[in-house]
Amino acid sequence: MDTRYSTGKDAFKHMTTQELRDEFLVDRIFRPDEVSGVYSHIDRIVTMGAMPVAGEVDLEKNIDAMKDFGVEYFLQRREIGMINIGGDGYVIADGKRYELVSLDGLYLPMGTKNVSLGSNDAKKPAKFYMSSTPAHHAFEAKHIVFADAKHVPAGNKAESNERVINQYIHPDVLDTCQLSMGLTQLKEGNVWNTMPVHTHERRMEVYFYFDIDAEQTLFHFFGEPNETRHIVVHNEQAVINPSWSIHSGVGTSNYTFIWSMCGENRTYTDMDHVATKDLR
Ligand SMILES: O=C(O)C(=O)C[C@H](O)C(=O)CO
Ligand SMILES: [Zn+2]
Repeated sequence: MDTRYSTGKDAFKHMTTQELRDEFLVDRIFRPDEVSGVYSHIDRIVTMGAMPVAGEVDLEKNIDAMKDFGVEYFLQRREIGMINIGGDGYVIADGKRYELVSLDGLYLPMGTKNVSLGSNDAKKPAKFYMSSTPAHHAFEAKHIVFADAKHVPAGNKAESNERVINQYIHPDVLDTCQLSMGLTQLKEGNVWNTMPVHTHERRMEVYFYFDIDAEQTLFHFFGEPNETRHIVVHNEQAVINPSWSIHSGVGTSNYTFIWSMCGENRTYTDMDHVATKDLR
């Protein structure tokens, strides 16, 4: 398990580009027949990716539950959400099979013991992007098909940020202990997300960017609103954002991203908005 121990506001201001990347960038998320994992000490969110090709992969393939988490099995005291951004696939959780076509999501509660993930076609493998957070209660497992997410239009063409915020793991869709998760799609010709920016000291957030062409890139802005920094992001990379940090990106073309949040509450609108004129 790749562990990130978190950085305070003051140290953040002095970090080099490489130090920022080492601490906050999550890359190599999808590798054939592997399960990747980055354990952040910011609210103890675990960012994971699985791409089954030759056969099924076990969620715990690269996890030592006792050493990494002090428990008998990974989800003994955790919940997990996932969205499949690849070809059609499936998840078997404690014997129950869920078919996840592209952009379907799945929530599995605390107490789920055995989880394996598979692709329907090795030539078009599924890619399961996953976020896991500490939990204290076993809510219902739920397969969230794309159509059942809450679709919230946002932005406009004039500000180059016309997009749809698809809320999958959200209080209006299902109950969880603390995990929230969704997928935001930018319309063609639009490049900005989450501008005007916000922070939410009550929750941290991970942004995972995909659908970025190989020739294109994205600048993700983070840090305190009056002292921003950036990370250059390529396709299928994520950025861990501390709760005191803004999180916003601009691409050299349009793209899609998955946001995952955890912390004190699940109130999506609990945000501290920052006027664009106040950014530094
Ligand atoms: O496009 C957006 O704006 C977002 O997707 C915002 C995120 O959902 C977010 O930052 C929620 O706190
Ligand atoms: Zn946010």
